Amino acid sequence: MAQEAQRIPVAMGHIEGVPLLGSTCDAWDSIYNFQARGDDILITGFPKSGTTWMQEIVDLILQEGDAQKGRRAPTYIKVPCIELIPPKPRPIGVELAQTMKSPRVLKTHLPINLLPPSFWEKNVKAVYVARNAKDCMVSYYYFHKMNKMLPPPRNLENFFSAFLSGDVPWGSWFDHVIGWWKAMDKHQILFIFYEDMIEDPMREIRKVMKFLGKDLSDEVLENIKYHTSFQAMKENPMTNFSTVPNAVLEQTISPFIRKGTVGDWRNHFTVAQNIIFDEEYKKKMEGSGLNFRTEL
Ligand SMILES: Nc1ncnc2c1ncn2[C@@H]1O[C@H](COP(=O)(O)OS(=O)(=O)O)[C@@H](OP(=O)(O)O)[C@H]1O
Repeated sequence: MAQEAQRIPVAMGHIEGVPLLGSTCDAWDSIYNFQARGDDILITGFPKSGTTWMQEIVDLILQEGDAQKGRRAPTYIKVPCIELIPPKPRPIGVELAQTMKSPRVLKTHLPINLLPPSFWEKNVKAVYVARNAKDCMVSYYYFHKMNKMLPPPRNLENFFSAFLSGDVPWGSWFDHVIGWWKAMDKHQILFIFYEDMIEDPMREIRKVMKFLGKDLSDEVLENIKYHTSFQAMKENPMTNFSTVPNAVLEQTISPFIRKGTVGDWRNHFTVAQNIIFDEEYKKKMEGSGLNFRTEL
């Protein structure tokens, strides 16, 4: 509690009605005008959907399972988030991306209507990771507690309401998943569910491999599965964010690689909250054609 009380307030802003970090809004022109390349691979998803896990899977597919090469740099350097303005000395996303050799793997949490247009002009392949809203919300709550770049949450009850109304950084989970889901008609997007990755990682890794036009042996795929498992990523300093100072990510409050399960919301939601959530969910998701599993 004392640690959280000392936090410096975080400025927020809006772009086209979507709440984003103030630093992102200030740099918006350079972010929106970012120049994608035809062979970029974009990893996307609402925050806390398992995008870091996907980054490591995609990187290891490109490295043909060579875990040593996978450890060449922290995941946030290998795969920059284009809209992020991290605290110095970390380079800002768009600038880091410009210095990278092709093929680049890039990350964004932006809703589809805010994606820099050059990604579609260049017909870039995107892997969208979708996670059920209840677990996403719980994970995001803990992330707000430990990440000093985000506004500190008052309590879970308060965060619950903010999440449902889309008043959290990167906006509404509902708009995000529906927007990207519908865009699959027009663009090269592979939609992967976090719950499917937990259920059968090999099956999902294979889908990603095929989407990227690669052909790797079962042995290599097993190796990728092993090195991208929850435990391996939790222990690997290049994936567990231990390279980021405590002043930014306070992992004693909550580790970045936290729990990695389906259904943790059951340990947090009250019966009443669950009813409210389900009612709101039905209203917002009806007719979307999207089905999420909240337990396995
Ligand atoms: N390998 C592996 N297996 C299973 N789960 C994993 C893995 N790596 C990360 N995670 C979990 O993914 C959650 C973080 O999501 P993101 O990486 O999208 O977060 S971020 O928005 O980019 O900060 C966060 O979920 P929670 O544990 O529920 O908080 C991470 O623990």
